[in-house]
Amino acid sequence: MPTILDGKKLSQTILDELSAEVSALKSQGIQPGLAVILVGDDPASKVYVGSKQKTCEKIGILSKSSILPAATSQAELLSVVQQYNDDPQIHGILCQLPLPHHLDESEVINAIAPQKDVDCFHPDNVGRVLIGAPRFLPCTPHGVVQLIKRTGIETTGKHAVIVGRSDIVGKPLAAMMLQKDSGSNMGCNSTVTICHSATRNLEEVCAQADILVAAIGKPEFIKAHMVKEGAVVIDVGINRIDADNSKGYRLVGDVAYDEVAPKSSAITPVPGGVGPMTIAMLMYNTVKSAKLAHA
Ligand SMILES: Nc1nc(=O)c2c([nH]1)NC[C@@H]1CN(c3ccc(C(=O)N[C@@H](CCC(=O)O)C(=O)O)cc3)C=[N+]21
Repeated sequence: MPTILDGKKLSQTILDELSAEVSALKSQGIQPGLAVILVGDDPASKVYVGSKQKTCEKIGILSKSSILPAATSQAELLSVVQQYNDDPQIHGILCQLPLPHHLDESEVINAIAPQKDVDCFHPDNVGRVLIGAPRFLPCTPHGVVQLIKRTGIETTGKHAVIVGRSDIVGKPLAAMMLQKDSGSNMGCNSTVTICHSATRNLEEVCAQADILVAAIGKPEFIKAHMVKEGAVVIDVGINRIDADNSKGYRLVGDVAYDEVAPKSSAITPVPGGVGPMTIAMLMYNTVKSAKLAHA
């Protein structure tokens, strides 16, 4: 049976490390602070924002939040961003995506001070990741690489196939896995292929992966025949499927877990895999930002 890459457990280890670091910073009079902005009332977004605030509280990070109505104008949203840019107690600003359709996401991302862009979505920070000179690492890709590396999985020379070309997961993860491994930069020194909706022979390409990452947002898209025997399988997908339970839904990943797990050497569960790692790496960036601000 495969190694289960337990993101819930590893994220807790990382949060414990950060908690100690926050205590040490506080004794120097520095408290890291995170501002979360949520526009509208998407139920899943509310859950994520709530769990980010709870995690801040647990490890001693100051958290501020702005919960804005769905009808908020672009100018109002930009002024909230500006207020946090100017707030010396705040080291990280996260504007929960997606935004309601009348709002311009890229203008909002561009308005966040790059020094406070703990999502690593600002073009300055994205470019830095691409050239191997990161300020921050993007939270979900960083979580994926932490899970792989801290489990002792070798990445050098391995063929990583990433399914999905999003700006927040597929593209930056490809840059990180491609990067030369310098010991602490989260580079993986892998050979990287990115697949997407126009890829020919996608199933055959996936089946060549030593490390297969699914980040497409399609429930159980990756089936057993698309996975090489012994591959490492990372499932970034978190899809809500209607279900006959008290919540009215259940979570499934982009991987058909039950049929893929027996073929894999290691696999992430959903929930309890990449999701909790994303939040831990957001906290990591917030602490890092506070340290940079006071360096
Ligand atoms: N500016 C911005 N930054 C983000 O980082 C961001 C965002 N917008 N928009 C939405 C996505 C999604 N995301 C998740 C984080 C944690 C879990 C997580 O912890 N999931 C739990 C389950 C949670 C549940 O029960 O729904 C798990 O996988 O075990 C999921 C999803 C961050 N995102």
